[in-house]
Amino acid sequence: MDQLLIRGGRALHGEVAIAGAKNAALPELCAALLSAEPLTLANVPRLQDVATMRKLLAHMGVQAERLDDDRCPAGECWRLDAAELPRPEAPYELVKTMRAAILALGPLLARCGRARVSLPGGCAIGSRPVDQHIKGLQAMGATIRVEHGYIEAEAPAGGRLKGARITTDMVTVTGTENLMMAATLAEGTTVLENAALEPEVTDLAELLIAMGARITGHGTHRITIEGVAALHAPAQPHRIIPDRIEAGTFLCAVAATGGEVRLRGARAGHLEAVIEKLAEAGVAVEALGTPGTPDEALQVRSPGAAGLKAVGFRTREYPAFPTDMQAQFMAMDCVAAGTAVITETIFENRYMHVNELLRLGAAIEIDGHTAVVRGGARLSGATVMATDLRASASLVIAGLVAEGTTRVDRIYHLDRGYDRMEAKLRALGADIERVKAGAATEDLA
Ligand SMILES: CC(=O)N[C@H]1[C@@H](OP(=O)(O)OP(=O)(O)OC[C@H]2O[C@@H](n3ccc(=O)[nH]c3=O)[C@H](O)[C@@H]2O)O[C@H](CO)[C@@H](O)[C@@H]1O
Ligand SMILES: C=C(OP(=O)(O)O)C(=O)O
Repeated sequence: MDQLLIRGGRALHGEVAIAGAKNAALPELCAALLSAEPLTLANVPRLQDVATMRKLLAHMGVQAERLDDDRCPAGECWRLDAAELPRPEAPYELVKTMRAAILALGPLLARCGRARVSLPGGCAIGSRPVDQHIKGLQAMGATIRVEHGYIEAEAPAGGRLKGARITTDMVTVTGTENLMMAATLAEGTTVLENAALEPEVTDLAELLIAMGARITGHGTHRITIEGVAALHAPAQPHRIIPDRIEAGTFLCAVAATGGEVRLRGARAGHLEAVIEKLAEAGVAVEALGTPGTPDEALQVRSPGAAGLKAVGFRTREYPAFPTDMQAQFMAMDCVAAGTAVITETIFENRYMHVNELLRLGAAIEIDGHTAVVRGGARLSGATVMATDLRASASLVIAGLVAEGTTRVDRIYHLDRGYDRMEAKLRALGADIERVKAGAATEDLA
């Protein structure tokens, strides 16, 4: 099992390319299931979750081919052909490593009239039920049974879902995506109320429109989808939007270590709440290039821990502060001056990194959904364990500022959502390497 070995104390300088967004790539790979014609995606990030999703699609019968495309230096270009779908099912073995496999449910049901998808179960950050996905598909006429850990779904007689008005009990990102994809091939009009506003939902809607779907209102809380009989190959490869959470993670890393870095491809428009909080902390972030184009970039400059102020926030749905940035900001707050109050409102158990940060010398108290971070900690390297994707990223940030050597164990969590983070950080001047568990290091405490 791989680990990261970090010798802290170096400022970061230079340029880093931001990859395509994991949370856009995963639903967009599933969108290939909706059409018998091929779909080409560009700027596909090289991530473990993306590999798992390709494996899942291959299991269903999708042929995937990697194309050479020098337009995506930070990613890959993939052509997905779902002409035949002999096995419209997602087995537990794949779903247990990647919850986003639930995104196959809506497209499979809409295209094949039936689907069998393993229930994802809980995960480290919370129970994460999918009841809203199921409720929405039932409103569209599907018969759904949960048996032996699987969601067994069938479209109404005739094989086509029916348009419906669906109001989800809460704003759900993959719920909105699943129902929007299912509705593209339904008979009649679907209205999704309380829809998610996340840029990844909007990017998916734009891809579906390019495939011939009739969607309006994406980017608002009411999305209207007029079902069509079939979707087609888009005229152009669809370029996946840059990963705002990878960009945000690098912003926090530079904020904590100090230095100056250009984040190529990062979109300021997707990171407003994060950039505002960084400004409050004393970090300068400047938007460069033309908004919405690949030449967009962010330039971040930070005085380092000694010049930072700890900042509090509440995690909320987009466009407010993202839960996927909570752990990384907490790591930065640990070394900044003052006290920060953080409230996590999206997931009930997303403080798994706190005990590991405490092992590095942080001062944090948890009371229910609230964490009080007393800044100004002098972190010192230790062996810590990654428990989930963003918890891993926060431990890397803490390791970059800690005195001595930090060993981050179980980084398969990190590899789910970051493309060779250690290589990118090393290119910026960090002292970080990937080692096999058990590898000897003389400077480990
Ligand atoms: C692959 C992907 O895009 N993952 C993102 C997506 O996860 P995901 O789409 O799973 O998260 P949701 O937006 O659905 O979850 C929001 C809240 O609603 C609850 N809920 C959701 C659906 C449901 O049927 N029932 C229910 O109770 C969840 O438990 C959670 O408390 O959005 C999260 C919130 O921004 C991010 O942290 C994840 O990175
Ligand atoms: C929670 C996350 O992802 P997932 O929904 O895929 O678990 C994340 O990206 O931080």
